[in-house]
Amino acid sequence: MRKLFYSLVLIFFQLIAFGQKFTLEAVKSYAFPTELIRSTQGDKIAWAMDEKGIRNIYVAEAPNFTARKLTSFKEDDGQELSSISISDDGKWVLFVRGGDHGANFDDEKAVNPAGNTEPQTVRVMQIAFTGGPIRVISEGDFPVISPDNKVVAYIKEGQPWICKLDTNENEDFLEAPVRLLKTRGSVHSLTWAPGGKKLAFVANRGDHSFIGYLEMGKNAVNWIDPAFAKDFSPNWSPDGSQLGFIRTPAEGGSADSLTQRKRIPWSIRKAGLVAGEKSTLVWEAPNTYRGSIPTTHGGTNLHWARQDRLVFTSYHDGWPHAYSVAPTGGAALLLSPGEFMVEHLSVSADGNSIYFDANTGGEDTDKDRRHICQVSVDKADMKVLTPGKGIEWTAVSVAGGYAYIGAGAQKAPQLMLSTSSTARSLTESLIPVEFPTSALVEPKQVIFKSLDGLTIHGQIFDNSNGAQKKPAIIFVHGGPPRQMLLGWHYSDYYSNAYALNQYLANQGFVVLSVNYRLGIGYGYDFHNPKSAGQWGASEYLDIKAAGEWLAQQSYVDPKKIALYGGSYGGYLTALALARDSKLFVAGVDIHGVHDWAHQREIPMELLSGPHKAPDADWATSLSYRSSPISSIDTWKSPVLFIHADDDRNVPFSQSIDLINRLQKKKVPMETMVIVDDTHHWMKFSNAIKVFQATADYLKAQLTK
Ligand SMILES: CSCC[C@H](NC=O)C(=O)N[C@@H](C)C(=O)O
Repeated sequence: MRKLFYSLVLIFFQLIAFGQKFTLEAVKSYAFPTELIRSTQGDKIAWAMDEKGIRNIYVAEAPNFTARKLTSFKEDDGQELSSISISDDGKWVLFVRGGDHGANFDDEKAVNPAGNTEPQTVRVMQIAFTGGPIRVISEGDFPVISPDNKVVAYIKEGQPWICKLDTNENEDFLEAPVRLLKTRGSVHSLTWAPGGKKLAFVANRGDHSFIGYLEMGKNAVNWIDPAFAKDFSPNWSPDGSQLGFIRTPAEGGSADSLTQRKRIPWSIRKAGLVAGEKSTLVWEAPNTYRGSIPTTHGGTNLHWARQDRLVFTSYHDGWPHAYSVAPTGGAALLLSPGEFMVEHLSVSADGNSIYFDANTGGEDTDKDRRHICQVSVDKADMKVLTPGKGIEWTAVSVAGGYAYIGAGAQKAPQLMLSTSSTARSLTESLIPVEFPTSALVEPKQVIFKSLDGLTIHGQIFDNSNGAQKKPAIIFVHGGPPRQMLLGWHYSDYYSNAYALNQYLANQGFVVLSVNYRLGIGYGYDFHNPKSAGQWGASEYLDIKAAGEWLAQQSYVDPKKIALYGGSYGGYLTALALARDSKLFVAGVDIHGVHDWAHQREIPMELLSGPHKAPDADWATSLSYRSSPISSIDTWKSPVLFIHADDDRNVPFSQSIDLINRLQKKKVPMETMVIVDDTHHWMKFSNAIKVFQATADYLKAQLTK
């Protein structure tokens, strides 16, 4: 009977799978976990889940860690969830709802893609870990709960505020929030000292920044060794007696070359709390290009993990690696030796080890994956915890093991828990039945040479046996410091792209996702190439090489190669159509950069006048020639432009300007405007609209 039952169940699900239509909605229907955090003790975890645009917080707790939906938001209204934290006593969960925290500017401003007559603001919210009503504490962002569980500090209008979390026994009402401080500049990086009586912060004053701390109940700021510098990343020592921080030079002095690479020296320092005390050097990065402050995820990732060890990330050996150093100084211990990058890093609850994800492991293809690793803070005993053909990221230590987000080529991103070396999914039940897991192709790693000989990695999506010639589409990621992987991606923006690439492959196209230079995962020199971006667009060589490589493949019709990309990928799509319309027969440019002069990358004062950079004229010329607008005379191929007009990464005007220029040239084009959404398609239905239009346009152009 049992066998009969299971075979009937199997037939049922096979019928579903067979009957499933592989639509864009279906392949985009996965529930996407982000913002995974643990309680201080590691007995509780919380995360955000985006289910077709409906974002909620989920929690789980030891010993079973059964996932439980904590909030009950019901609309696809574009309001992201961020800054999730759990009070040390496990009673409260704090979070922020709203904004677009991946933006380059106005990231704390409300977003309103739903077109509400009254936009929702960016607000700090509170809910009991056990569930219940949500208390909206205030408009604000970046909340941090005090270790004594009494108050939450947060930022509002660039200043620190504080609010009680709970009523005391002899009070009836919660007190209103109060501003802790009014100081010049804008405050960020609020950090409670152990014990909850002191709060450190960074006061950003433009060309310099200071670290200060407030003692609760006192009304004067204590500044930590103020210098002509940019000080940031305050980290309390576990005993609360000292502050560790990062120092880089303040901005100013004679203008450097605009087009040449720059060294940005940095050091780790520490200071006691005696008024006027000078800080002392803990560790200084080598004054080399690779020794410049790291720009990969989390930057220096400074943590005072244990009283006797600080951990941090540095790029100085050519790869972003984890290091540790004694607070008394001395040599830094390399914790993750090897030719790979350490990306997302967290400290274990006991402070004795760190977890991180890295593109390393036993497989040849690991360079294009991420796996969870663990290493002691004082010994280079690194272990790869999740080897294999999956993709895993953002691990946190929990009671009896660790939690992380795991995915594969087909397996949609899920919250995973590994205890006693067995891993299980906490969110598999949230994957809708229409999600076409078994119909997804396994992208294949391809490696080819660029036009100047540089080695380039890519992923080929192809659901055929290669017997016939098919039209091909190149996907160009944005960033540009990004790396596409051999499976679902840790960024929602690139999991969107992965879903679209799977859909295009299912529609019968060969899709090549190309990891061009300027990207991460392949070392410092690949990430910081010469003459790239607005200073020569050398990365375009890799896009053209990808097109020419595809054209030589037996399974590709060389007359039917198109491309698409978003943001920086939109920029390179436009550059390809402008410069090589013979190779690229069509394209979709999603919120791309088209005129570097209007991307607000270089202060105007460096281009002329007394502060003019030594190579300003050369830079201006190079920047123009690296912009698609300079090559529109040779732009012949049809293009679809898509842009949202509340874009806070690439101004909407970048598309207006190029569209107007191309219309004068009568270049065949279609356009799509998304009102009041941002660079990150905060509203799910807008993402579906954009990706369906992209797929339909490419299909129309490649099958006519
Ligand atoms: C330097 S041009 C801006 C491109 C943009 N980068 C940051 O805003 C971009 O590509 N954004 C997304 C797609 C990304 O960061 O990956």
